[in-house]
Amino acid sequence: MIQIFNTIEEINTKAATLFVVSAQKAIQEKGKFTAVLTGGSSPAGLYKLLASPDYKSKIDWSKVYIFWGDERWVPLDDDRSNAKMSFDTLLSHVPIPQENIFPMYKEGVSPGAYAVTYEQSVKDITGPDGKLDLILLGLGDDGHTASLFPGEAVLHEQTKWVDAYRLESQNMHRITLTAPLINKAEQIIVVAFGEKKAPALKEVLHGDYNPTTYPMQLIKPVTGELLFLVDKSAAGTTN
Ligand SMILES: O=C(O)[C@H](O)[C@@H](O)[C@H](O)[C@H](O)COP(=O)(O)O
Repeated sequence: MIQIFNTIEEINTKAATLFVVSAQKAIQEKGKFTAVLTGGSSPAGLYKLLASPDYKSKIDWSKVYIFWGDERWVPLDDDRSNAKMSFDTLLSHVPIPQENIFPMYKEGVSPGAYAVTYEQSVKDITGPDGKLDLILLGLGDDGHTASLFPGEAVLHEQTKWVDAYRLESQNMHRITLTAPLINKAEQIIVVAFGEKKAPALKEVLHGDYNPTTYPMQLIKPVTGELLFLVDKSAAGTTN
């Protein structure tokens, strides 16, 4: 499903409200809430809103567990780090126990080895079914999501829940949740705004099924809900 908004602020308000509702429901039903944060630049405003008093006060952060959808394999203090962005805008501003936060990077470990460790961390928290409560995703201008980039072998991964590989186009290693794990989620929210997203979003939603070129098309929750929160520019309806 897609919801089109006039402004980024409206998108962030909707996404923050859905995050709070999902957290309250999961904590009430299971005593915990497992959330996956996305990187990139789009979610920064959402994370700052969640860290504001009106929203953060509505969540029992002691029962929240945070994972990432993907990461650039760079140190946690590197400005390219998705974890750094998330801490700077959200996680350093809410009372969440550090042991409940699972950065997708570890110094002195290979990305491939850490992918195995990370998968076990997900299993330890979610249980063997790997069902995460809420996954936030962004949409790359080229149609990628998380670190599921066009033409990469990881798009065809059906067994691993977490994988790592060298993304030659960016001269760096990436570590990412795979589509099979993402699609187990209860709720998946994609936040995308700006006219640069319009060509990819149009293909993802209305084009032929071509996930090798548009990896976002791999995201089809098995039992959960997929919601695109976009602005008119991204939806191509600015007229
Ligand atoms: O590591 C990353 O870059 C992100 O996880 C990536 O998947 C992001 O969500 C998209 O590239 C959109 O990025 P923007 O929000 O910056 O457009």
